[in-house]
Amino acid sequence: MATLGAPTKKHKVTIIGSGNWGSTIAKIVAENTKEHPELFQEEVQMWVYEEDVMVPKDSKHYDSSKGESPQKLTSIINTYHENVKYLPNIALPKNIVANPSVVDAAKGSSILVFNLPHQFIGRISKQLEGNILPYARGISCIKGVNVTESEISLFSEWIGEGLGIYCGALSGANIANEIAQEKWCETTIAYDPPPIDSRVATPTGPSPSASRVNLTITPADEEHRDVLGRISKTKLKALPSEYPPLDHATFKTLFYRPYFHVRMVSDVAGVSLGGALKNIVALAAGFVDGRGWGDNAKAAVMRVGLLEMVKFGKEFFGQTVHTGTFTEESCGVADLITSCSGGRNFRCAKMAVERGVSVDEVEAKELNGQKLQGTSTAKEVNSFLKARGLEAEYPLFTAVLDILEGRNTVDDIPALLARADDD
Ligand SMILES: NC(=O)c1ccc[n+]([C@@H]2O[C@H](COP(=O)([O-])OP(=O)(O)OC[C@H]3O[C@@H](n4cnc5c(N)ncnc54)[C@H](O)[C@@H]3O)[C@@H](O)[C@H]2O)c1
Ligand SMILES: O=P(O)(O)OC[C@H](O)CO
Repeated sequence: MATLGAPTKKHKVTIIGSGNWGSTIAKIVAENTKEHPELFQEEVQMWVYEEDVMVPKDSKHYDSSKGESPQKLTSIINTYHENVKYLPNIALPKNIVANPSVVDAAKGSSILVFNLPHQFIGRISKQLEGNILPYARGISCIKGVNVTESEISLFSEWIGEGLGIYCGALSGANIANEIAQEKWCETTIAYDPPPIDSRVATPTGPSPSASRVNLTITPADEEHRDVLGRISKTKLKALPSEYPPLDHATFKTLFYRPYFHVRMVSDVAGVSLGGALKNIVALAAGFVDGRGWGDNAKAAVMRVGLLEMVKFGKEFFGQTVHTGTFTEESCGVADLITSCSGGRNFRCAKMAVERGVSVDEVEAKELNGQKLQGTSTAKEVNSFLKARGLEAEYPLFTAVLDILEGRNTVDDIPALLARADDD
């Protein structure tokens, strides 16, 4: 019998996204919801962008009697417990349920884990507006930033503001295929919700939401202004007391595995920016490696890249960003190292230089539907810097876009970075 005041409800968890990383995180979470019935409902819903998929001939699930007929990806996942397209040859826990409706998957969930390529989050988030528990909490595993010429925001902020909830961030040196095989690594989770009845984090770009409260700005609201002068209009709703608390301990329990170690921090901006900006640097590392310049050149672009990542964080997210998040945590320097060693951005940029074709062509040919984040992030960050006349202050970020768009070549990198050293 439950004792007075003890939680009587369990958290339902939904994973929004089912790509290479989305499916891996679903595996981790589903293993933990099964192991911790005192906190979580065992079943984990996973929203799948529905598509018709052929089971590959070399898959153990290939059925020659079905021949070449494609099947729905949700049906394949729910039948074989494997995402044969985005995470092949990895057994998924049976308590993961693939669902093609994001609204249905998220219904009644108190924990929403956002894990999809950043170019798709806008449309999905829109569908969720007004259709989630008002006291839900989110974790964004998305590595990218939301940029317009006038604004920059973190996806954790943007999701939180759009849906009227608080959203933290998970990021680290985390190549999905290695983790899916249960090879040990670390990650960083930032979770720092403001007090109840306070504004949610910092506000974001133009994400109109039914759950926003129309507030008149008072002098007290000025305290909620962030470094870009934005004021949040969302108030955080309290989690009903029937649930176990949603704090660092609960989130650590949800994500920690013996092969996936978790450090909890509070610097949401630092964690999110590390994951987004390292993708630009990984392209540069791939460029110089593809050119055959070896490890010293790669280390040089990583050094400059790390400096630009910290500078960008400090310049546009001010006091909220800790330099130590970049230099001491998995989401910072460790992710930079792994991404510049074996990440998709690095590998595709390297192949593009070796073959003399564009990175986009390599992505389309080699990744079987997986998406690079570095090419779009390089463009988005550049448009934000250009609008402020700051391109020259970020020579590596700028060089990467100029190489992608053909205005410079890899051979120009040393001179472009040397010019910055002279300033
Ligand atoms: N893969 C990794 O090793 C890894 C590791 C850590 C973080 N991340 C980050 O996690 C996020 C998700 O990456 P991923 O590897 O799971 O994705 P992915 O690269 O495997 O992308 C494919 C996913 O995009 C979906 N998709 C395709 N078209 C779509 C559309 N029109 N609308 C909505 N969805 C569509 C597909 O269904 C599939 O789920 C990214 O921000 C990435 O940087 C990836
Ligand atoms: O394969 P990438 O380049 O998208 O990088 C994957 C992860 O972000 C590495 O931590």
